[in-house]
Amino acid sequence: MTEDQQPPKPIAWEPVTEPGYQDILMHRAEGIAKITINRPEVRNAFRPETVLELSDAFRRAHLDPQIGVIILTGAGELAFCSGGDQRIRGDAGYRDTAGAEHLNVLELQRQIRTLPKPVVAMVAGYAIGGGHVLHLICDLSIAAENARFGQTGPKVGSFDAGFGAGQMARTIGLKRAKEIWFLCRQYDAQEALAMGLVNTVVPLAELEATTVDWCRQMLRHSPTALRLLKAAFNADSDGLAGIQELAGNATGLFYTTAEAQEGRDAFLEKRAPDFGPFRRHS
Ligand SMILES: CC(C)(COP(=O)(O)OP(=O)(O)OC[C@H]1O[C@@H](n2cnc3c(N)ncnc32)[C@H](O)[C@@H]1OP(=O)(O)O)[C@@H](O)C(=O)NCCC(=O)NCCSC(=O)CCC(=O)c1ccccc1C(=O)O
Repeated sequence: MTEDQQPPKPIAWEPVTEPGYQDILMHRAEGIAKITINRPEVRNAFRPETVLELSDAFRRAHLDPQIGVIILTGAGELAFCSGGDQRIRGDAGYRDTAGAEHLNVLELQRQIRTLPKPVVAMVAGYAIGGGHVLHLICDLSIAAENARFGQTGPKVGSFDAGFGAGQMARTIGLKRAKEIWFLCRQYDAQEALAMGLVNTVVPLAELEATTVDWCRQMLRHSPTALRLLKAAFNADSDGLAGIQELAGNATGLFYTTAEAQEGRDAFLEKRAPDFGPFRRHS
């Protein structure tokens, strides 16, 4: 239910047909972009091309001034994402169609983490392995009652010791994060909720309506406040890169002031800048 207890209004998704993706779908409506991994035959496992397409779709949603919130999900009800496609795993990474081997989901993780708009994982079915890390890296996770979560790395000869370990420990605590990685068990949606791995659990039939409702609520809030908060949540753990992210936001805001514009205008008008009106003592 929405805040005023009315049933939520259905959303009319419009497909984004350019540039014509193979492995993903992109839709938009009401300021929300929905990006769907569309490989249900392998429980939405990703290959390098999937990751490149996801990255392109996120970049488009980032740059689109009409979009304020992004949903990441998987096609069908059985899986959000089952991680790297083990069928095309080579000896040094995941093979693209040209034969080069990649671990390119790491770049996508950084992109989602630093993208200055909220990203919501909408999880039905399995979120496993690298697919589990993808939901973890999203800002919020909304799970259907059939969702199942877990890492398999140590079972299948892989691990994500970057955000996959560190972000998980920050989210649910060190002991739980180590349990998930060391034991490779699966956890149902209620267990995930109890450990703070997801924000809420809803019946599968209500998953999209609830996710859209949460997105609509965020869209009513100040985009700049959300942007700065997201950067702030990263800043302490990201070191100088985190400070760069926060500072970049400060520079962007400064550019909107008359003080910064006086510097630009003076240069273009080939005169000395007059910053006198902008001095202050506190
Ligand atoms: C997800 C399951 C638990 C689902 O189980 P179930 O519902 O019973 O379905 P299945 O019958 O098992 O699967 C149906 C069908 O899908 C195929 N499939 C499932 N997952 C994958 C996969 N990941 N790759 C390829 N194919 C997959 C399965 O074989 C079936 O096909 P059929 O032809 O019908 O037989 C279960 O399927 C499962 O456990 N899947 C494997 C999960 C897994 O281990 N994933 C890999 C983890 S490692 C990883 O993701 C690392 C990649 C990574 O992100 C990374 C890490 C660190 C640095 C860099 C990187 C990077 O960039 O890649």
